[in-house]
Amino acid sequence: SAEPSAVVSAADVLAVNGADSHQYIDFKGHVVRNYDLQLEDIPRLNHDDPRVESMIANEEPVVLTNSDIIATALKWDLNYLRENIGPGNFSVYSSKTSKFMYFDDKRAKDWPNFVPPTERHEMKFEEFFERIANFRSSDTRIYLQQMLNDSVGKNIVKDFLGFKWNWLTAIQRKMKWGTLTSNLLLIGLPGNITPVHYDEQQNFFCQVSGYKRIILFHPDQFKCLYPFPLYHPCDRQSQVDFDNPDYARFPKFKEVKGFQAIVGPGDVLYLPMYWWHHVESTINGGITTSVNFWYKAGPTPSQITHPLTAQQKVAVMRNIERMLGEALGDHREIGPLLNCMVNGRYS
Ligand SMILES: C[C@@H](CC(=O)O)C(=O)C(=O)O
Ligand SMILES: [Zn+2]
Repeated sequence: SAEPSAVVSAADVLAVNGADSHQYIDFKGHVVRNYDLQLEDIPRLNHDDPRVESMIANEEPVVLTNSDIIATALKWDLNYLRENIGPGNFSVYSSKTSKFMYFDDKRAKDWPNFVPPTERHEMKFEEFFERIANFRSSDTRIYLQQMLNDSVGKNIVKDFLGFKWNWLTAIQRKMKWGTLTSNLLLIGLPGNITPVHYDEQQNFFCQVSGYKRIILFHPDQFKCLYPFPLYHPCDRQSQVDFDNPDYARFPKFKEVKGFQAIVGPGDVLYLPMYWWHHVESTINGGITTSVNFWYKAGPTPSQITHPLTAQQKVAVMRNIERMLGEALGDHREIGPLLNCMVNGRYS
């Protein structure tokens, strides 16, 4: 993490975050939370740098600068969106804290003492606009997260069609990725956090306005990040609270090694499938708007070579948990059976 001397004044933070007990640092001019983590910088390359394609082919994260992949969206400020985004409903999450951890509400019913970390509200953009415009640090935080669909206005469609689809489609084909499944529009408050998790899709994460600090971990850090069980509503999310790590339960978190990047307007982060990421809107960067591009993985290669990659091992672990849940008929029996298999035999 950055030098303690870079700790910013509490006044800066209180102005945005209210009574907030976390320490913040100034990281390259961006005020972000101070975590006790070993983080290296993610490379930043011009989008037409010849090294970019080989990094994507090797599933290495890289920030593409001056990419103009989503140049037509750089005018998407709240007023423009309010005028053009259309009459549809938007999913807006609310949280009592700064954290917006994703959870699968279809699974919540199978976990009796599960407490949903956020609430989802459907609202018109106008209402979201008013809430953001009048937000006070004592209010419940909100985060718009909506898949772009055909209910958007014609100017947004025009902007969307203006994305650099020839570049995107060429990469999708070269990397043998699957279909583009969705584009998520994200509009958040300074200080909003999406806690660390991994996704099973390739992702071009495009920053439109404001700044986000993204902390990433290689899939081989799985043993340090202790994801919830597969059948838990927070499958793929880490159980470790970065602001208050429980080292007794999660001792290997002390060894975790990661990377970080700041993305600002026009930056595109290639976020490889299975890479863990923690995303936070900087305290001093204003409202953040992002658009992501999620692509399904390509077909499993016909020839599997050994040793397996970390990504393949995560996929194997997921298949074992999924299969055991089906075979046992009750996800609560998975832990005891795996412990019986491993304790004193493989550990
Ligand atoms: C939603 C996003 C995080 C954020 O921007 O808050 C993310 O996790 C992703 O694009 O995979
Ligand atoms: Zn994600």
